[in-house]
Parts: sequence; C-alpha cells; structure tokens
Amino acid sequence: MNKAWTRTEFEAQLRARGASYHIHHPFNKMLNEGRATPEQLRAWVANRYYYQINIPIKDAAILANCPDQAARRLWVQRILDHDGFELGGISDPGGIEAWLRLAEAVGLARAEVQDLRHVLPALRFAVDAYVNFARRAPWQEAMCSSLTELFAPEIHRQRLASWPQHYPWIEPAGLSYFRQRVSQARRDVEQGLAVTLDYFVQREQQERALQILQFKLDILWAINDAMATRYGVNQA
Ligand SMILES: O=C(O)c1cc(C(=O)O)c2c(n1)C(=O)C(=O)c1cc(C(=O)O)[nH]c1-2
Repeated sequence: MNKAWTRTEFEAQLRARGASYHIHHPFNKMLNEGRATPEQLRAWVANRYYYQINIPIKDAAILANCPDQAARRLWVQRILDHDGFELGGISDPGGIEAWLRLAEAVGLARAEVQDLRHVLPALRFAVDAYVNFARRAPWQEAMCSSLTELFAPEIHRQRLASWPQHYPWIEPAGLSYFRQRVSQARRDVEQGLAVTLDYFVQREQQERALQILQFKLDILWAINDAMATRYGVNQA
C-alpha cells in the first residue's frame, strides 16, 4: 500500500485538479473573452439557473445524511446563501434571486427562466447526477464533492473583470451574484477542505477523494459541453 500523503501534499493534489476546471472549457473561455453573442449569454444564464436551484437541494441532502451537529451548523449556511432568509429584521434575498436579477439584466424574462424551458436535457442529467451523488454518498464524500469551489473565486473574478468591458449592454447591478460568491466560495472551501483533509487519511482514501473531485469537475465540464454542442463556440 502506498504511503499516505501529508495534509499539505494531499491539499496540493486536490488543488492540482484545477487543471480540468471548466474555467478552461472553450464555451466558458468564449464567454469570458467577450466572444459570446447576447443569445449565447442568455442561454448560459437560463441553463445555469438549473444548477443554481439545485445547489441548496444538494446541500439539504447532505445535511439529511449528516449526524455531526458541528458540521451541520456550518454547512446550513450554504442553504441560506442560495435561498435567502428573513431573520430578526434582517432580510437577504439570496443567490437564486440574485441569479434571476442577472437573468433580467441580460434580457431574459423571469418566467422563462423559472419554468426551465431553456434547460438542455444533457445539462439537466449532469446536474441531477450531482444531486443524486449527494443523496447517496456518505456526507464526508458529498462535502468533498463541493471542492470544485476551490477554483470558483477565480472564475467569478474573471466575469467581474471582463464582462462590463465586453458586454456593456448588461446592466452592472446584474453582476452582483458573482461579487457575493467570491467571498462565500472562499468560506465554503475552508469548511469543505477541513472535512476532506480530516476524513480521507489513508492513501487509498485520499485517492478516492481525488476521484470524487474529478467526478464533480466532469459534471461542470459536461454542463459546458451540453451548451457548446447546442449553442456553438465562436472562434477567437
Ligand atoms: O460559476 C461557476 O463557475 C460556479 C462553479 C461552482 C463550482 O465550482 O461548483 C459553483 C458556483 N459557481 C456557485 O455559484 C455556487 O454557488 C456553487 C456551489 C457549489 C457546490 O458544489 O456546492 N459549487 C458552486
């Protein structure tokens, strides 16, 4: 049996998987390099809505499988981030609402996003595979599968930096979802990483964690493949 990686080595192995993050997918590169048409941008926003609405369902499935109160106490925040909340006079409309505002800012009507009419079958299958994994896997494995978020702040920052320049027709307030995710993703990663580094300690387990992360990277890649196939990729 191979020797276990130290925590530092294991974390470096996880981070190295960023090489296959969807930030490198041709469809995403087209979006962030300013080569997308308004129709392609709208299609991306309408399709990604299906991912957004399933994230809190996925996180609720993880909580339902998790007997560790301390872990649940931290993880529950993710549901509030996306669904929003009203508490003690504080009101936060949440990430799903922010996504709908993004949809309006790119010229979509709320109703056509919410009724999922634009969602492609292959994209739906990919997102459903993620939710189903979270329903069935041990909670530590399901938490580990969120670690693609290690690479998410950079993709949100790219959008914030390049979209106003390439797509001046998008109302700037519509981009606030990406702004709020930069810090939320960092906080999520701290927790997801702590659980993963604590739970997967033998070398075989650590390799299993890498496979889980790859499974999730493949889901994001497949989501982009679905959109590239249907909406096309304009060459540089
Ligand atoms: O726009 C993106 O590229 C992107 C990627 C990811 C990701 O890496 O899974 C998430 C998000 N956004 C996101 O906004 C989000 O809330 C989120 C939650 C999760 C998760 O797995 O729990 N991933 C992501």
